[in-house]
Amino acid sequence: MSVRPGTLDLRSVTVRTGAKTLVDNVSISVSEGEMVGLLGPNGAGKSSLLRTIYRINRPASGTVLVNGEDAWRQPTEWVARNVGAVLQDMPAEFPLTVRDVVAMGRSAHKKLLEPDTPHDHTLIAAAIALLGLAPLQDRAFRTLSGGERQRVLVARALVQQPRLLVLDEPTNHLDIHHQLQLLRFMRGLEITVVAALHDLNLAAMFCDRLCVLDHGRLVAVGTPETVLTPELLRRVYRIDATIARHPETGTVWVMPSAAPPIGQPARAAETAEQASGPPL
Ligand SMILES: Nc1ncnc2c1ncn2[C@@H]1O[C@H](COP(=O)(O)OP(=O)(O)OP(=O)(O)O)[C@@H](O)[C@H]1O
Repeated sequence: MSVRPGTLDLRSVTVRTGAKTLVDNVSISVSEGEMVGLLGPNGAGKSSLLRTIYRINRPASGTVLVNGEDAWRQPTEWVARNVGAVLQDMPAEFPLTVRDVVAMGRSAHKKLLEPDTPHDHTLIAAAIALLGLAPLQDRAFRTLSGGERQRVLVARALVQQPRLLVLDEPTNHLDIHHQLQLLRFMRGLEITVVAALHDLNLAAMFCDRLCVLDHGRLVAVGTPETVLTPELLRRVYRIDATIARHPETGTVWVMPSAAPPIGQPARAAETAEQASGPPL
């Protein structure tokens, strides 16, 4: 189910809501077939940026170019055909079967109520098989576990045959087996992927490049080796960490220190405990 991968060019993108700036003058260029991890602490602006690429949050200024076209000047169907997404707030209460939800991904390529073609059926069956959903395909979507739902939404995005896939914490709800399986799978797809990730080690293992947001600003871009430094982790995530290498893959491996960084108690409760002694 491969298509020619797309490119993504974010040029000075700023996103605001009211007086609050969620994304501040961010520029990132993603090449065809690249897998880019979007990192940053809670509230850094990752989801807001992904929602701007997928035409949900209109940028206050700047441009989102997908395959060289200004996504915000294209019809919504154009975006649906070119950009696939698994975002945080996908509705979970579809009164539909797993297969129906996956098939919805084909709607971007069809007219309203147009029946599925043999080509559609082939793509749907392939995505169901790839995501290991065959035993679940007749189940009601709303009865699935969080991780199972996540895999269905990924399958739905894939049958869209997008050239660019944006994923907001795609490994959310997945156990470690399925996290690895999904990221390996994304890596093997011949499309461009931009994924917000919280697991730094999985990001380092699977992404070509990492972009780090902090308070809406892009503070680092580069290979995992150049980005995941003790200095950046301390500054952005407020942790002390040792950087090692994965013995098998050779990719960088972040080992956070259990102790809070100097001058930064991990939790207010710990400070209180230190002051008054342990509770009886
Ligand atoms: N509609 C909104 N109105 C007001 N503030 C918002 C709105 N949407 C997002 N924000 C705020 O913007 C900031 C960035 O949010 P965003 O969801 O983009 O961060 P994130 O990096 O994806 O965080 P997380 O890792 O916690 O998912 C946060 O402070 C959030 O509270």
